[in-house]
Amino acid sequence: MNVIECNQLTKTYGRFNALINLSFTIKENTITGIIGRNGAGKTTLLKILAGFFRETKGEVKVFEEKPFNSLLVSANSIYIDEYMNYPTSLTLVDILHQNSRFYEKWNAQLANRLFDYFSLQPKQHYNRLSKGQKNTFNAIVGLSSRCALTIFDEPTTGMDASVRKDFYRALLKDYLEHPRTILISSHHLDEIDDLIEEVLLIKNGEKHLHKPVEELKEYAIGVQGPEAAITQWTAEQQVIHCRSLSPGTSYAVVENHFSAALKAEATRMGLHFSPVTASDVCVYLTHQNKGGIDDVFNKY
Ligand SMILES: Nc1ncnc2c1ncn2[C@@H]1O[C@H](COP(=O)(O)OP(=O)(O)OP(=O)(O)O)[C@@H](O)[C@H]1O
Repeated sequence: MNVIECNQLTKTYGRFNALINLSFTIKENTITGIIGRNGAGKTTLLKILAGFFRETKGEVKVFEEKPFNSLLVSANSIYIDEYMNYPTSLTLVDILHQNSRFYEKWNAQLANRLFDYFSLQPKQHYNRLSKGQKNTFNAIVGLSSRCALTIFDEPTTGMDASVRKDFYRALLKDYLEHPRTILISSHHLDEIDDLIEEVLLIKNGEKHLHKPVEELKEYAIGVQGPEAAITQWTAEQQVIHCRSLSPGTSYAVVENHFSAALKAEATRMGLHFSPVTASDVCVYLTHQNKGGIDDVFNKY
């Protein structure tokens, strides 16, 4: 069953198109990474799915309903980001209690265990926590809600490396025992590529690709060697990235669907192949054609 169905979904802010004709579906009980650069439209999409924003055009269905103003969607989904708005008078333990009243599948035991593990103090107030502590607390709320649709928008902002690792491990362990549909937005696919099953890559408001992460790991291959040989060999290929490594030596990343004969030809030409991570593929595919940061300084 599809939990999410988007068909030609468009969202405009004034005259600006933040999302353009997005069409995709997300199956029940999967973990999907929503990947894209700053301003790509990840938060806009996730807030539409959570029912916070109304779409401008196209169709969006969550649990077969339009999410905006839907009680069904709000009772069965949770949206977690770094700007959670809790009443300042409530302590952390009060907030957990209030959440337990709202979310039918809330698991208090999990909430309490994670709360202790991450050394949060019951009487603390949310607005006095550090950025990393706030996001750790938010993550606990997101996990403990066990909502059928759980949305984490950049959940690890401000968390130190070990808390990030623990959070992703906790998420995976709880998901395996209690499968649900989870969306996680991130700029860093490398951090979550062991966790997610699918990648939805957004570039400038448009869907760039939606694939199983295992396919993305095989999507491209790196090839390195003399510049002239690289230019000749890649002429017929889909090149997604190319750079000079040193004078006379180049590195190119090409889509991984060429014949064995062509691969043998490359070896004869003195070219060497290397794997390209799914994360690097996303970086190359979403690169803006503006040269590199060095070019900014070269003008002076
Ligand atoms: N309320 C708004 N009014 C006008 N433009 C907006 C508004 N919210 C977002 N935008 C614009 O829409 C685009 C997408 O923003 P969005 O926050 O969805 O991106 P994002 O992929 O989540 O970015 P980041 O990774 O930086 O959080 C951006 O260009 C942003 O400036």
